[in-house]
Amino acid sequence: MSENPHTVVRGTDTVPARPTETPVTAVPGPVPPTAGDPPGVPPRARTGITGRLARHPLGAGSAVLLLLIVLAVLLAPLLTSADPSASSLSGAFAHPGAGHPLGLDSAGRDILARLLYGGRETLGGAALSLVIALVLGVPAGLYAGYRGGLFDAVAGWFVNLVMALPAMVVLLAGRAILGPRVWVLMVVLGVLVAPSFFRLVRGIVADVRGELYVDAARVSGLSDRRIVARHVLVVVRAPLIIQLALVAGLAIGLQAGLEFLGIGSGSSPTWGAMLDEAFKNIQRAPVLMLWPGLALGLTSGALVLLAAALRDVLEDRGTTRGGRTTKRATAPLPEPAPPAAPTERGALLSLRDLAVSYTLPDGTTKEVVHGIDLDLAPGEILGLVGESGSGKTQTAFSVLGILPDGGTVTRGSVTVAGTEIVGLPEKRHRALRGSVVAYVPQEPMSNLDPAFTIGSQLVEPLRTVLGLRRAEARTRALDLLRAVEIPDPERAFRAYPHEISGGMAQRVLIAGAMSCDPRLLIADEPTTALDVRVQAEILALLRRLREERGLGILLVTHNLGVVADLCDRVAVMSGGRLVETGTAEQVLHAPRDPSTRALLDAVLDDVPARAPWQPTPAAATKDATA
Ligand SMILES: Nc1ncnc2c1ncn2[C@@H]1O[C@H](COP(=O)(O)OP(=O)(O)OP(=O)(O)O)[C@@H](O)[C@H]1O
Repeated sequence: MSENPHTVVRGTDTVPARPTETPVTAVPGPVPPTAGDPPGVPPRARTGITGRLARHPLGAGSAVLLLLIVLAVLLAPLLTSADPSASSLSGAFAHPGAGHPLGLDSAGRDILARLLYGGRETLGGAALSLVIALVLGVPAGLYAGYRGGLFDAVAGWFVNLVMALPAMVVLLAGRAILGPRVWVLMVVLGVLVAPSFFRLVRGIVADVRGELYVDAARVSGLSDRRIVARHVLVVVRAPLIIQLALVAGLAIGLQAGLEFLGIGSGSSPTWGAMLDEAFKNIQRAPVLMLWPGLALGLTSGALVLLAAALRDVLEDRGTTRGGRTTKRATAPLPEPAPPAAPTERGALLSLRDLAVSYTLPDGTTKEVVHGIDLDLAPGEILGLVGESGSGKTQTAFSVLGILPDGGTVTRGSVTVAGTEIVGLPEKRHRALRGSVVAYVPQEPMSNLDPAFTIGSQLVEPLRTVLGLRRAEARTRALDLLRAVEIPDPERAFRAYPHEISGGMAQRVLIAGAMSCDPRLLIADEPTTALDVRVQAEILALLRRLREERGLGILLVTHNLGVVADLCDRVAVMSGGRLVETGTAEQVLHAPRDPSTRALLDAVLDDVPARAPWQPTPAAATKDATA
């Protein structure tokens, strides 16, 4: 809740006709309508991952090659009738010929049959390692990254320990203890590489957990499981796939290495064992190195290329193409919820002696909000103002129940529509968020998940919180977009966040906040990131929502111009305390507290505008000669 305390918006009661807010980016060129598009909806390019991979030359080539290798290995009995273990010493080192397309090895065994059957153990073993590593590493990484805490600390310690172990020594020890079976060694390898998956997933999830759009999803009432499935896994997906391909290559290489060193089982034909045998006869028949070498090289190379292609494909999430902008339609929002039963304190929101404290790393406690009393009636807009660090955000987050780690409400009471929030179990608090109290954050763009279209981000809470079916949720989301005056809602519904303007993103967030008919809206600097004209529109929109729906709004802001324009009452905070409350007129015209006067003094709107900068003659000459 910072930035631009001097921007003042006044006189927005009569908002001019909607200005030219940047429309959804239109990509020129006709795009044929896709099957399934409802009538009137602009056509859109819709291709899945497979389609995009098919158009990626390296991706398609490597995928086809891998597929052929896997198919050949699986269909070995159909491709060759030779027994991979049957030897005929008289035919040792025989050249390719009828019945033996690749010839015979040093023991007179069919090379093609050994390659095909050997691939089963090599690829199967690598797949087993991957499954073990995924099963152990990914869920643990997700949990540790998302939740942190003791599990994260213990898992981190354990992972460091496993990673410090020399893999080859552990594999040799595993072989000695568990026996020389390839599958057992691959299980051990899976355990050894699981920490790399853990670290990868944990790191990404810990980053994403702090993203504003994850907070926004939490505030909109989604459960942790839903947030992880929807917003977190999608971020992990691409790096995980790349890691998978790399680890598959590593597993194949390590297994071949063990066999090559003669440490494998030796009983079954694997590519590594073939390489070992060929190496022993390199002087006599160097060509024997070629086939297992080719199989290993092609498989590992294809895996790496496929990983790179998949990364490209997953990162390019497609584009939304649209046609003309249709006429703006403003629809009324759904019927407002019935008015709240009057609470004991007669308010929609009521804070009594609210104190918030943080536990610092050195173990001490720091109180940042020192016991404040505040009431907000239904249909009222209350401005919570104060200098930076005065405790506005902590107060708002206490109401939403989303104080950051280490922060707790240490004293007092917070009731929202009659429900005591302090000490409320998280599950019940989550049920209130979105449906009773909603939140509009300050940075609209950061609060939208870049991986999903606007429509899907609106539909999700409607389905999970209100239990609507997909089609109903879609209709409702479009109504909401219309209600917040988005031109061409259908197109915005299909757009990704990067394809809309900041003003439109803020409208989308307001639509999202209104989606479950809340009674209280907490708006955190909702206009800070917007230009003055769009600010005025957003304020007019909030005013309209209040008038139509009796919505109570707690507006957290630095901007006294916004307060003058929109708020009925103002509460001023300073140093974690409430220093002054009153009607907007009282507080702005006759401030009693010195910190309120300081805030008002900081407003520059009465200062004459500075003349545009002009280069001095000396500077102009210098520039010209430079
Ligand atoms: N995670 C934290 N750990 C410790 N102290 C914190 C933490 N977050 C905030 N604080 C402290 O709480 C106090 C109030 O912060 P808050 O974010 O509520 O201020 P604010 O009025 O919203 O400021 P701004 O308008 O700049 O966002 C500040 O002194 C800040 O240093």
